[in-house]
Amino acid sequence: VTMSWGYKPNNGPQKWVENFPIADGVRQSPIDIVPGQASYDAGLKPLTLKYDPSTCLDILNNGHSVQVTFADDTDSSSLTDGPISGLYRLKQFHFHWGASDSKGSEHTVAGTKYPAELHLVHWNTKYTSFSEAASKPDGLAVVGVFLKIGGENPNLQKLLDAFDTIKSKGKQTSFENFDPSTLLPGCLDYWTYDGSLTTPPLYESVTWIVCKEPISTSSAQMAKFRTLLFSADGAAQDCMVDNYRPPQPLKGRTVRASFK
Ligand SMILES: COc1ccc(/C(C)=C/C(=O)O)cc1
Ligand SMILES: [Zn+2]
Repeated sequence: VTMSWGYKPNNGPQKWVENFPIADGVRQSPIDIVPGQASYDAGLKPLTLKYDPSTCLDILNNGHSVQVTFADDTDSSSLTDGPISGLYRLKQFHFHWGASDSKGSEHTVAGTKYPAELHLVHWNTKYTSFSEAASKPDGLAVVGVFLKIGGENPNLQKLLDAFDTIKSKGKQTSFENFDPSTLLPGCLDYWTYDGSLTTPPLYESVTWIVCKEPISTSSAQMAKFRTLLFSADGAAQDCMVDNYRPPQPLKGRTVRASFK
């Protein structure tokens, strides 16, 4: 039976190019962000993130990450301004994390790995749907937020409390009235660059917006992420850890900073 992509030596990031040749493309993500090499752009606007908790639908273990999905049939949860033009609707958010607190983020900052990274995925409403937008060069805008070990995060805990019911691949449960803005840092300074999805199909369709300021999580909360499984019910238990793609070549791209 053919194995689908994953994060193990036999199906992981080093192998994705075999089925997804764009893995070696010119605008792949994530990247190592080197603050000293980013260009401050005074023309970059502050981010406008307006999220309506009533659009929150459910929480899912999709076999690669834990994902919270939103109703995107109206503009009520949206991203505008920042480096983008027009309005992008929130579709879902998910995380990437490590087997230990020493790794887990996809983007790195001057080589520094964070224990986890949150991705808030938005699609450009110049297109008719997320699926249509997902493959267009200006189709998606993903806000990345680093997690660092500090005090316990009570907003994150609301998600973690649902994990026991979605332990294995394919499990999903209703998850309502969650406000994703409670997972944003106080300061919304950001770096931005043109990139891609970080999982197959690796489409080069993402305007990346990576927040400089991390949010906090505790070591115990990180341990809770590691209780999730890549594997389905009944299969050998395979802990969901190290579900991150390492940094990819910059290939001449410029990283802009919204701050001095
Ligand atoms: C059309 O299929 C898709 C599959 C995955 C994704 C995302 C949003 C991947 C990622 O988060 O890296 C988009 C479309
Ligand atoms: Zn992601």
